[in-house]
Amino acid sequence: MSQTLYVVKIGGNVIDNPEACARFLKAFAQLDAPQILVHGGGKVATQVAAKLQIETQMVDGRRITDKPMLDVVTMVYGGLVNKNLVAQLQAEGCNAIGLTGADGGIIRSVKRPVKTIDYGFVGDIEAVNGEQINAILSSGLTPIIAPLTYSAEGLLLNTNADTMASATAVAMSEAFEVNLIYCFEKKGVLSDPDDDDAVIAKLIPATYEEYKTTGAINKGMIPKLDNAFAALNSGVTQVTICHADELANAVSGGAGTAIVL
Ligand SMILES: Nc1ncnc2c1ncn2[C@@H]1O[C@H](COP(=O)(O)OP(=O)(O)O)[C@@H](O)[C@H]1O
Ligand SMILES: CC(=O)N[C@@H](CCC(=O)OP(=O)(O)O)C(=O)O
Repeated sequence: MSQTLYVVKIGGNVIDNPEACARFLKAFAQLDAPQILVHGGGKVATQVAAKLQIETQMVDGRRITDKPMLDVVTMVYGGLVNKNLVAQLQAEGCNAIGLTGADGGIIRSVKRPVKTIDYGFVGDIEAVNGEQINAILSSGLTPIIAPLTYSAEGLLLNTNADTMASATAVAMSEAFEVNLIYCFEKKGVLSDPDDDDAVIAKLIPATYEEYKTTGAINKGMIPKLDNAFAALNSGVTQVTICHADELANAVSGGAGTAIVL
């Protein structure tokens, strides 16, 4: 059996909360196997854009990214958020290296074609260079990946962080038993969005469809779960959605929602 690799995604609401983020990073640094962190930061990007009087527009969980907004997300994800996470992880004894998808050519995408909606500079992932990521891991570094990718034409493109985590997990599953963990500010996928304790222990596709129909699962949770099921369908061993404070328990299936086929 191949070695375990943790691919962990941390969402923007936790990144925006310094105490919660620090607790999460401590637990991440202490994982007992090689690990990759994919981070979001949508909330911080929205706040910085507002300060610059740039309005945020989201469609189906994706940010409409015109040139001014691309400049904001490049600064926020590739700079402010990524480098602060790296610095904090260094203090926790984790030799983190901050990367966008463009660095080392690790994640290439194509600019989303304009259909009914023009998303602007948003990338749909085409290829993840698992060998390059493996080489980084083998040198003892822990990749901290920002939600930016590059195109064959040399564009930098804004890319959903949940999708980055799923695609990275799939690529790495050729060489590792990948355990993909989505960490956010709730205890898991909830059967009642108004009850923070109504955590679904195990979610299968049929139940997911039912909860979507009733509306109990909505908004940002839909693309997250689509990414989670896509990962399981393409070779990832284990997928969990959990509270950022529960990472240590979630790696062994002891917390959050287990996504199963
Ligand atoms: N059934 C549900 N259980 C938990 N969260 C849900 C559910 N339905 C919708 N959500 C929403 O999904 C959000 C998580 O998705 P998203 O906003 O993309 O977060 P992030 O990328 O920061 O992890 C939660 O903040 C919550 O508001
Ligand atoms: C294209 C697109 O929508 N990109 C996302 C990338 C950040 C992200 O996914 O952040 P969270 O995980 O914190 O939501 C955005 O700009 O909001």
